Amino acid sequence: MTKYYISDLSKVGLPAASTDDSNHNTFDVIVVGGGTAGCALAARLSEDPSISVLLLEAGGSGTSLLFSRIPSAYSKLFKNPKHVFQFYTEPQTDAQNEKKFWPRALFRPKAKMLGGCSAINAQMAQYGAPGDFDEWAKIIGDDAWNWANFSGSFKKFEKYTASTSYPDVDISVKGSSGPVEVGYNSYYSESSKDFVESCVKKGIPMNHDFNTTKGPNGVNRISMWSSCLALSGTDSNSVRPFTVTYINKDVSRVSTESAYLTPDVLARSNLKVVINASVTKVLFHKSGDGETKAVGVEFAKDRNGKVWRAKANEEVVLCGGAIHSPQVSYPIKLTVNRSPFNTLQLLLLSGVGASAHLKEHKIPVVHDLPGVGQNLVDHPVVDFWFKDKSKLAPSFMVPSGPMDLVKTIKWVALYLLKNGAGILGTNWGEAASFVRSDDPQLFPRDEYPIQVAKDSTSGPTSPDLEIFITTLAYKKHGAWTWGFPTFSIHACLLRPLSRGAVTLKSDSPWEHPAMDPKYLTDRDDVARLVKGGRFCLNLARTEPISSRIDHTDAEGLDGNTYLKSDEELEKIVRDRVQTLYHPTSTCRMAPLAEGGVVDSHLRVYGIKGLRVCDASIFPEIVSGHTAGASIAVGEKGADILKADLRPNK
Ligand SMILES: Cc1cc2nc3c(=O)[nH]c(=O)nc-3n(C[C@H](O)[C@H](O)[C@H](O)COP(=O)(O)OP(=O)(O)OC[C@H]3O[C@@H](n4cnc5c(N)ncnc54)[C@H](O)[C@@H]3O)c2cc1C
Repeated sequence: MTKYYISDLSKVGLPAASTDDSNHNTFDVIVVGGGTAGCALAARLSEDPSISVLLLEAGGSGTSLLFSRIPSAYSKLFKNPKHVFQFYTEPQTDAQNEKKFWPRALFRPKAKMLGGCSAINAQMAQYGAPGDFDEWAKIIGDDAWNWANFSGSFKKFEKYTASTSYPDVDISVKGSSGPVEVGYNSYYSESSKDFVESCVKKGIPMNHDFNTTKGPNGVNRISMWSSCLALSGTDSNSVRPFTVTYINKDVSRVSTESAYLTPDVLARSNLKVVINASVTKVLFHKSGDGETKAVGVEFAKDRNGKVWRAKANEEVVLCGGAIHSPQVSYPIKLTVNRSPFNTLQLLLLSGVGASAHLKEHKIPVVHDLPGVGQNLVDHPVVDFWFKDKSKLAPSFMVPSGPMDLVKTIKWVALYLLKNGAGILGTNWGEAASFVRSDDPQLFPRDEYPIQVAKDSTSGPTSPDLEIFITTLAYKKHGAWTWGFPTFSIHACLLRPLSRGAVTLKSDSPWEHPAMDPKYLTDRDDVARLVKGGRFCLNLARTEPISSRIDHTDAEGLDGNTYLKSDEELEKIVRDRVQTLYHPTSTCRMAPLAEGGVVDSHLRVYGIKGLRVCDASIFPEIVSGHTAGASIAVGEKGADILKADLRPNK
C-alpha cells in the first residue's frame, strides 16, 4: 500500500517562506491526521470528485507493520517512537501521586500512523450505549446526533457477515456493506469462556450483540443496555465468543487505513495522502471586516525538517485525536496580510484557546476560546491478577528466555501459514460485560456498602462499569508478566466524573502537551471502581472460573484480595488505576457557553473554515469503547462537509 502514498512533501507543498503563488499546493479540504476518524473522513469526502482533499499524516503506513496486522501483537509497537507517540500524564495526585503514563514509560500507545489508534487498539467493537448519543444530541441541541439518526453512521461503516455460528445476532440491524469488517477473532481462550459462564451465574444476562437499540433484554434483572457478551449456552462445547472485533476473514486487523484507503480510493485524482507529514501550524487570514479564516497549514517531516505549506480553499479539518487536535489548535500563526499566500508574512505567532493560557506561552491570541483542551476525560481501569492453574495462558508472548522466543516464532509461522490460526489471533480482550453499579441484584448493599452519590450514566439503560477479562495478566501495559500462566479481570469506569485538560508546555509543536486527566478526583469515581473491583474479586470466586484460579495469595496476585476491606480496596484502586486509552472531549461539541469548541457541524466557534472531526469532539465520553464512535464521527463529518460545501449536489 505504501506505494500509493506521497512521502516527498514538495509534491504537495511549497516551502513555508516562499512567495511562490502557484497552485500545486492548493486543495479544497486539508485533513490533518490520517487516524481513525481522519481516514474515514478523507475517503468519504473524496467520493465527490469536485472536492480535492489533502490528507496529512504524521506517521507512516500501519498496514505495512506485521505487529499491527496480527491481532495479539499491537503492544509490541508501543515502545517504538517511530510508530507511537510517547506520552506521560502529569503526576496524578489522587492516584498515589504516581506519575501515571499515558501511555506510560516504555509503553506508549498513542498511534502515529495511518489508521491512528485503530491500528494499535484491542479491536473491541462495542460502540457505547444509545443513551450516550441521545445525550450528545441534547447537549449540542441537534437531533442529527441522537441514536435514531447517528446510528446510521455506524451502520454505514460496518460490514458484518452473517454466520450460522451466531444465530442470535439480528443481522437486520447490522451494516453489511460498509468498508469496516467486523466479526469474530479465531481464538477464544478457556479462561474467557469460564469468565462468561461465571458472569451469567452472577446474574448478568446474555447479550448477543452489544450494538443494538434494544434496552435491558428479557427477564433481565439489571437495568442496562448492554449486559453481557456471552455464550450461547453453559455447555462449554457450545461456547462461542460474542465480542465483535475489527477483523477480516484472514484474522488480520481492520484499521481505518485498511478499510478506507483501498487502492481504488487512493487512485482518485482528487485525493492525496501524504505520510511522515506533521502539521505544525494552522494558517489564518484575517479579512478587512475582522473575520478570521483558516487558509492552510504548515507541515514538516520532523523537528529539523524543511517546513512546507499547503493552501485550503475551503476547510482545514483537524483529526489529530483528543491530545493533538487541541494542541494543533493552540499555536497557530495569524497572517494579517490580505493575500496570505502572496507574500505570506506570518507576523504573529498566535492561537485559539484560553487567552490567559496562550499569553502564558507568549502566543498572541487569534481567538479566545476557553474550551480548547479542557474537559479531558478518559476511562480509568483497575486490573486484578490471578494465577491460572492451567498451562494455557500465553506467557511466552512476553518472552523471558530463548524458549519463549522459539514458541513465539512457531505461533507466528502458524498464524501466517494457516490463515490466522492459533493463539496470535487473540485480541486479548475476548469477553466483557457491561453493568450498572446501582443494580441492586448485582450489587446488593450488604456486599457492596460503599456509597455512590450521583448517577453518572447517560440514561436508565446505559451502563457505568465494564468488567472484562484478558487472557494474560500483565503490568506496564503488557510489557511485563509473571513467568507462569495468569489472567486478569478488569474493572473499567465507563462514566467518570473527573475532568482534566490538555494544555501547552511550550509553543513548540514538537513538544508533547501536558496531559492531566485528573484520575479519581471525583469521589464517586473511586467508589464506583471499588464496587467494580469487588465485583471482579467476587466473580473470581464464582464457578467455573473459581476452579481455574490458584487462590493462595502468592506473588502479588489477587487470589485472596477479596478478604480486604473497602478501605484497603480503595488503596489498590488508587495504586493501580491506569488508562484504557480512551481520551476524549478536548474540543467538545457543545454550546459555546458550556465550554464548547465546535458546533453541531463540527465548526470551530468564531473561525471560518476550521473544523475538528475525531474523538476530541465527543460531548461526553461514551459508555464503551471509543473507536466505533470515532469512525462514525468521521463518517458523519464527511456527510456534513459534503452537504455544507456542495449544497446543490
Ligand atoms: C492501546 C489502545 C487500545 C485501545 N483499544 C480499543 C478497543 O479495543 N476498542 C475501541 O473501540 N477503542 C480502543 N481504543 C481507543 C480508540 O482506538 C481511539 O479512541 C480512537 O481510535 C481515536 O480515534 P481518533 O481519530 O480520535 O484519533 P487517532 O486514531 O489517534 O488519530 C489521530 C491521528 O492523527 C495523527 N496526528 C496527530 N497529530 C498530527 C499532526 N500534527 N500532523 C499530522 N498528523 C497528526 C496521528 O499520527 C494519528 O494517526 C484503544 C486505544 C489504544 C491506544
